[in-house]
Amino acid sequence: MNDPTVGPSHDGAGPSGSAVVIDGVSKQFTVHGRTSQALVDVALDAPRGEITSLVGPSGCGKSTVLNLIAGTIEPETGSVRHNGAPVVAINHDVAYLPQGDDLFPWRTVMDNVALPLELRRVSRAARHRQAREILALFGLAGRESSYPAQLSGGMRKRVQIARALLSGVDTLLMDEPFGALDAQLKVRMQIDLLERVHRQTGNTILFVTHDLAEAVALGDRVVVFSPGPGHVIHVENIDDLGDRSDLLSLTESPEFQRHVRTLWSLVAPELVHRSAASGATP
Ligand SMILES: Nc1ncnc2c1ncn2[C@@H]1O[C@H](COP(=O)(O)OP(=O)(O)OP(=O)(O)O)[C@@H](O)[C@H]1O
Repeated sequence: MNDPTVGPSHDGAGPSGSAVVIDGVSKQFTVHGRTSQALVDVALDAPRGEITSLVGPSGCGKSTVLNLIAGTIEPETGSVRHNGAPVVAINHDVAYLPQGDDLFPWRTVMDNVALPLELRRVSRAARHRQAREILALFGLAGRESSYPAQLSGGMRKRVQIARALLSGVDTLLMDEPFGALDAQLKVRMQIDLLERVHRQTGNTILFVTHDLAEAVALGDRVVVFSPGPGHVIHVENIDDLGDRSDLLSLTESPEFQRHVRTLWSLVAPELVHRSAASGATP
């Protein structure tokens, strides 16, 4: 599908506020002599201070896009720019939260969260003060001396996000941040992300999700990828939902449901056709 909104609208230098601009990017992987194409001619644009959700079928290359922005891999063709500069090596100006958790099991919660400050040689007293403040904000006061294995999945995810915020960068890349959480905790974490991470800091966030309702509830825009090799087939602008602080009511609004349905029709058209025939909603 051709969509007039697809493709970078800015040059990456930032005057119109793009934090990330990807243009004409193709990426392939060669494993044991076999080459497979992950991305073809991808163009996308993540406005500064906004949340961009990335959705698409499994294997379409969503994580690969985050890896390109993080600079852990390089494209064969095209360019990736962050804050106006080409990404040509590991990008230390983004915080990357991979799927699962990457906390150091031998470090306490305090020492995990304070790690970015430790790397910047901030004094022990100052980094512990900042870490304590941010842990309290995320409801983890009193858990500073715990080890990751002693925490629930939701707590570990909050520790990861707290650590990302202390890294002092303005762009967060999140790969299915709430995928493994139960439904109740997921909504709580989504509200945390909107309120504490996004509204209070103004960070740019790109996040990958399989949950189309989550993509709409959190995203200012949702970028839809084709099945692999992935390219961008649509950008859904989510600019008509009003106040998002009540996420549960939000999901009942006709506008919300219209966006989700549009995404379903792009990501899994066969399900939409089947459910239309049976009168069910996918
Ligand atoms: N490091 C790698 N080495 C080899 N192949 C890779 C590598 N990373 C990704 N791929 C391949 O690239 C394609 C896209 O993978 P990617 O993980 O980006 O997709 P995805 O959309 O994030 O998938 P999912 O939704 O299932 O997590 C897949 O075919 C995958 O096997």
